[in-house]
Amino acid sequence: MKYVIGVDLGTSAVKLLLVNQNGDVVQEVSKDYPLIQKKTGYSEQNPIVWVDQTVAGLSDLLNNFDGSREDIEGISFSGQMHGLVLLDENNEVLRHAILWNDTRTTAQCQEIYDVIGEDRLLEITKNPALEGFTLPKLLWVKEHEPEIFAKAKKFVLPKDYLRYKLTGELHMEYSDAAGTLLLNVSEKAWSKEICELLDIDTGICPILVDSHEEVGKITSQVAGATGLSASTRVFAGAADNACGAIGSGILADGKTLCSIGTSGVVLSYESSNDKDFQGKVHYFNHGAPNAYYTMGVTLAAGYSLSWFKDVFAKDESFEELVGEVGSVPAGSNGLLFTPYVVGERTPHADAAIRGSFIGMDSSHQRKDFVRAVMEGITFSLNESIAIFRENGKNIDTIVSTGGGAKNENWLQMQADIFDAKIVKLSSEQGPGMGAAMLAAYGCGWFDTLADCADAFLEVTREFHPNRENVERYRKLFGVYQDVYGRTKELNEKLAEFRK
Ligand SMILES: Nc1ncnc2c1ncn2[C@@H]1O[C@H](COP(=O)(O)OP(=O)(O)O)[C@@H](O)[C@H]1O
Ligand SMILES: O=C(CO)[C@@H](O)[C@H](O)COP(=O)(O)O
Repeated sequence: MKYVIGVDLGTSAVKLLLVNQNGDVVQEVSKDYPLIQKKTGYSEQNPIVWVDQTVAGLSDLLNNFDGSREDIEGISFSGQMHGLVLLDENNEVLRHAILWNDTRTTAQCQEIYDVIGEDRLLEITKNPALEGFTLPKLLWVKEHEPEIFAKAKKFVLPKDYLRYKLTGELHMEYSDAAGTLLLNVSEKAWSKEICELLDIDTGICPILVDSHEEVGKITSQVAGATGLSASTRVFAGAADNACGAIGSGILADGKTLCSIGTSGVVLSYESSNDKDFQGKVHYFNHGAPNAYYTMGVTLAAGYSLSWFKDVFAKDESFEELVGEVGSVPAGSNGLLFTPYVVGERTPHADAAIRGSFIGMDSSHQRKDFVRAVMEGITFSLNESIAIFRENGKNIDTIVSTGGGAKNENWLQMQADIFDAKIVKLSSEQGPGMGAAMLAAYGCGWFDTLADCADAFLEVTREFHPNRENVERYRKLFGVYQDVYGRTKELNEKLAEFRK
């Protein structure tokens, strides 16, 4: 039997899947790492820790593998998007990576609009200037850490750095490059115009490759440290959301994905590169050849629940925390939560907004709060679905993945709030599976990624909307949508009191 490995370099952990030629996940290993948050709005990680934890995870995986290591034919990667990793002339890391959920760059987003112009930026990159994207981070370092910027010879994204340390070869691929705000998305080329206007040397941009392209082999040093064979073929991989789409079979028009990980995402396949969503949702290159996807993002989806758990139930597991929500009626007995604990992206690109519990009542118990958090996250994702529907997309079936898909009450809640059928696959680890599928396709096991999806992916359950709850949630969604406008100014006044 032959195998491939999918590595998902997430925000909370790196997750490794060993997958056989039938698509069975025969081993899963996870190694976590912390966020470094020195100030409100800051979010960083040490790239060296990503590499160390991946090597440790691969070593565990190989230790428990009883086949021949040569049978592991390929490895590929899914990575948290947008994070800025700056490298010097020897490809050594110059500072901690500034992550996708770091929102310190509001001024740099304005600078991009002032210099490039909002319409021109949208024409080239298909996306607006958002704090989470890579270009504003690059400009922040240029302005605030000029001595570091002067030494920077290349920038890459998180999984590109990891892949470089495993192979010695430095590349970036299109699906992740699309989230930098430096790529001409439809031409699939770095934008000289944006670089020149913002005084960025185009030499800092790495060579671009396709997601399924073979970029090298495992170095002998990494082979020694992990037990992998040095003949293991390494494929470029894709952005975590592009990989999540591949790993959930979102490979044709009309297919939609909802992923609740640290962030939350609603994503829809696009075969064309010329639709106009006016920058209301992201528009990126897919990891599947010559395809695209549109996507709305909730910055703190699973993160809102993990924040609540850390503050109020530190010693409990997620299973214990969410265990009682099934006994709370839809609408959490009148308690409503907005998940803006680190600001928001879709539909409100607003780094200053913060979350609220509205309607607290002395009869509320902890389980009402937990359900309200889950509902608030899901309402936020429903805002992206509403934008897709307003733009003519038909959304009646949604594949749900990520840590949030582990809980069946949450899956039913998604069916009721989205008013769509929710499909659960045998593995909720879409991005890791997508990475493994890119390696399987790259190794030539299948003619297309869609053939691979047919062979590898299995639907285990479906959740259908409950009409009574759909109506309750339709009313509550209107109230939810009102909260942003009514709390915006209050939050701006509170900003000076934050850490
Ligand atoms: N059993 C569970 N029930 C509900 N939600 C869960 C459960 N386990 C994890 N989660 C949610 O999933 C999130 C982690 O999702 P994951 O896809 O692993 O994240 P990432 O890829 O961003 O690291 C947690 O923050 C939590 O909110
Ligand atoms: O910023 C985005 C997408 O634009 C995030 O989706 C990141 O890509 C991180 O994802 P997770 O760690 O939540 O999977």
